[in-house]
Amino acid sequence: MVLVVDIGNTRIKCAVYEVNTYIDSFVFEDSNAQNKFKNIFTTYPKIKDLVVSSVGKELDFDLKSLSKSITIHVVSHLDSFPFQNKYATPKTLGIDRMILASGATLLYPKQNRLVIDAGTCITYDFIDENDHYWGGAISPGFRLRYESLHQFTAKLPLLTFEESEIFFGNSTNESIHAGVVNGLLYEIDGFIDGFKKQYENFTIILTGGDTVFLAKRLKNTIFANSNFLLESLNQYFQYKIKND
Ligand SMILES: Nc1ncnc2c1ncn2[C@@H]1O[C@H](COP(=O)(O)OP(=O)(O)OP(=O)(O)O)[C@@H](O)[C@H]1O
Ligand SMILES: CC(C)(CO)[C@@H](O)C(=O)NCCC(=O)O
Ligand SMILES: [K+]
Repeated sequence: MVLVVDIGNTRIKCAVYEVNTYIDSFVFEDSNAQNKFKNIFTTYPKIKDLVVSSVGKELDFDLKSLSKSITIHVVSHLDSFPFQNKYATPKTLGIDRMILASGATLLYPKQNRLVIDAGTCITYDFIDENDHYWGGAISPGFRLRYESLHQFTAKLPLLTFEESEIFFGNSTNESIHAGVVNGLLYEIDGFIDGFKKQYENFTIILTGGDTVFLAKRLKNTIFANSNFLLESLNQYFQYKIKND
């Protein structure tokens, strides 16, 4: 049994797998991570391996201290991956993006693929049909957009995400929602349209905390899977076992 762990910039997400079978998942904040991990190991004493992808802060405790019987695998740039990395600065590429690209390569083999991860940041990752990874784009996610409008102006209130259908804002609040929500929808559809012009057929995978809402509102057809990063970590781990 394996516990895969995604330490993001906002939250920690984990899932338990028995080979290819999904068993359970958990989402929590950094601040109570230690207790959460302890509870997971108590509930699932059969967990033997922990696979960690981290772009977040360092945890303030040692994962090894939680259990002696667990092997910890922290994914790093030095590991081997199922794609060929064509990023000009491979050492600065986010481990989460490398895991997403691995998942896309292993689960949707030999096709042009675009992975969109809508979390704290929105990341776009393109892997071509020869399994070459090229990069893509990084932009602010919903929460960052709302927070920056508030933080860097004197007059704009801090709003939080709403499933707004407003096209044209007729008040301050409506204008902010219209700008943030439509802005992000146009951005994503715009990127997808741009890729479609260059590549005849390709697969689009959408994941991250805002998947469900975005999947409803995008005009393009996509595979929506909120847990794609966790599934990719599990796939990556199996790939690593086979290839080590
Ligand atoms: N309970 C929740 N807490 C925080 N964000 C949530 C929650 N439910 C949905 N979201 C949405 O998910 C987004 C965060 O996504 P996600 O959890 O994938 O990001 P993350 O933890 O920062 O990870 P990453 O750094 O990998 O993007 C937020 O923009 C928010 O709109
Ligand atoms: C872009 C984020 C923050 C998304 O989680 C992460 O992948 C990251 O810190 N990346 C480093 C920069 C890069 O990927 O080029
Ligand atoms: K993300």
